[in-house]
Amino acid sequence: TRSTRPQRLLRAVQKKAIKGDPQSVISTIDYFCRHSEWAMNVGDEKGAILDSVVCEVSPSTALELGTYCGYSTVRIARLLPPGTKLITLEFNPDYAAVARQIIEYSGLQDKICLVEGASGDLIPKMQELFGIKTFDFVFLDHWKDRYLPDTKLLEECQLLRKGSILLADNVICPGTPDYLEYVRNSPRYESKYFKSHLEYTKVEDGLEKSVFLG
Ligand SMILES: CCCNc1ncnc2c1ncn2[C@@H]1O[C@H](/C=C/CNC(=O)c2cc(-c3ccc(F)cc3)cc(O)c2O)[C@H](C)[C@H]1O
Ligand SMILES: [Mg+2]
Repeated sequence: TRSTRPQRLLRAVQKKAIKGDPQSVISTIDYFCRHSEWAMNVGDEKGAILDSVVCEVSPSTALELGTYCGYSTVRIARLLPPGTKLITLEFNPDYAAVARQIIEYSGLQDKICLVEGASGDLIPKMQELFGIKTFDFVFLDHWKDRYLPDTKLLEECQLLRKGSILLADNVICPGTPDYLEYVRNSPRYESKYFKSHLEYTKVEDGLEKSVFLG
């Protein structure tokens, strides 16, 4: 049967990127998505905003919801200080398999823990599985109608502390209206919109950065 787009993206990385060089993996994926096949990675323009927030927060504990091919996983992990872990959740085994190979190719496997499963099942197990008390940073990039329920679940599981940062992709396109309304109107969050564009296009999109106030 015909290969999938993630498999073709992985093949491009294995063919063109420098093994052990995260930046070359990132650039190869961006080139592939611009010139061969569009894919729903956060991309280079929004990726630069992601980078700046990760550097500013310099998290000791970080969570990503929705690994997909691992593009943002590599982007985040390459900026983490030694000894810190990025936990990334992916419930589709085929995407998880591609992401594992892209993460391995980048050489960042020691900073990343990819867990196969649904966020709704795994978030309540973060303490028992990883000894995580709270997350300093959460990147939301999975199904858009799951951003709000998973944010409420993170609150209920006491996985957010005063100052925890949530960064959400696609708040305009495809859009996450219920999530935006919540973080922008809840007294428990201080929210800020970073205007940008849908990856590899001129369509407006952006990232919403929300600080949990406790
Ligand atoms: C119940 C499960 C929830 N828990 C879950 N737990 C674990 N993993 C989960 C969960 N829910 C989903 N996932 C995984 O995360 C990934 C899903 C990612 C979804 N991303 C988009 O839909 C999107 C679309 C566009 C877009 C824009 C314009 C267009 F024209 C077309 C597309 C752009 C973008 O930047 C986008 O991120 C992956 C495919 C999927 O298996
Ligand atoms: Mg996205």
